[in-house]
Amino acid sequence: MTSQHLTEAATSRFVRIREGELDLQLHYNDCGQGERVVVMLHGSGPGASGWANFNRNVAPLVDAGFRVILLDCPGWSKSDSIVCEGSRSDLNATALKGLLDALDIERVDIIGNSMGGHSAVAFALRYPARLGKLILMGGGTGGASLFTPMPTEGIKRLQGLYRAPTIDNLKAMMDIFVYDTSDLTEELFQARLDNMLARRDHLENFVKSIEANPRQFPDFSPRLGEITAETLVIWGRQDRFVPMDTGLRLVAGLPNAELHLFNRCGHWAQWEHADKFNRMVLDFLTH
Ligand SMILES: O=C(O)CCC(=O)/C=C/C=C(\O)C(=O)O
Repeated sequence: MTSQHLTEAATSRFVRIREGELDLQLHYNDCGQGERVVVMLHGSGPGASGWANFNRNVAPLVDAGFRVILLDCPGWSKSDSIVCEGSRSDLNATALKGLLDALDIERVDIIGNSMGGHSAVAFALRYPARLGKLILMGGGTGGASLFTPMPTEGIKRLQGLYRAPTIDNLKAMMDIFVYDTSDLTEELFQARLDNMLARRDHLENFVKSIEANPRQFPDFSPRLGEITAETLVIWGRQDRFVPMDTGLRLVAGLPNAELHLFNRCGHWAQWEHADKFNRMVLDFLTH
């Protein structure tokens, strides 16, 4: 498959996983046929999915010969819904392990966005032999910020949107999601709203989850030194969801990490600065 044939519908797949306490149907997109596999893990916003988060980033990797798998985490998009009362980072890591076993894939590189970054770090700690390189963007660990009161304004708007999924609340969240809002079209808002409203069970279960455990994403700082994978940390300087000093904490703790900070960039570096992001990712993965 070349990138010409990369549509959501053409790459959409389902799999049943039974892994640990999980017995779930998961949805994923399977793109390209390379031997080397890159998994992309999306963030936790309402209506997020692998395809919604990474649609600007798949084609360059497929054209470079990678197989790219976009996992919809449990509780998002077309995957089964779930109430998570413990660590969602670990739950997603377990789901990814189940997916890789079902697809008979031994080792992957992971690109994680926000919650996807937290989940990638959980995967690195639990299944180190299954991981090649790690790219963490706007996420990687929960925990407090030195400079920004928690929850951040972005997370407050995100949770408000889960509780009241209206177009006005969606726009209020997206308004501080990116640095430059001029690229946010009515079409994008509508697609995101449709995704959200298609699965009210996901919205309700997310609210039940944070009520049962407000700290869905644990602080992995004390364990970062255990991760030997080469890691590229990418952050937006104006990230109003997960503040950039979280990125500094990651590079302070991860022994093989480097950091790139995009200026004029919010929480979605892979989308706002897609061309440069894609070049950096390819360079990092191939050298
Ligand atoms: O609470 C956290 O630390 C993670 C927040 C998060 O994952 C937000 C992500 C939002 C998106 O990437 C999205 O909605 O697309």
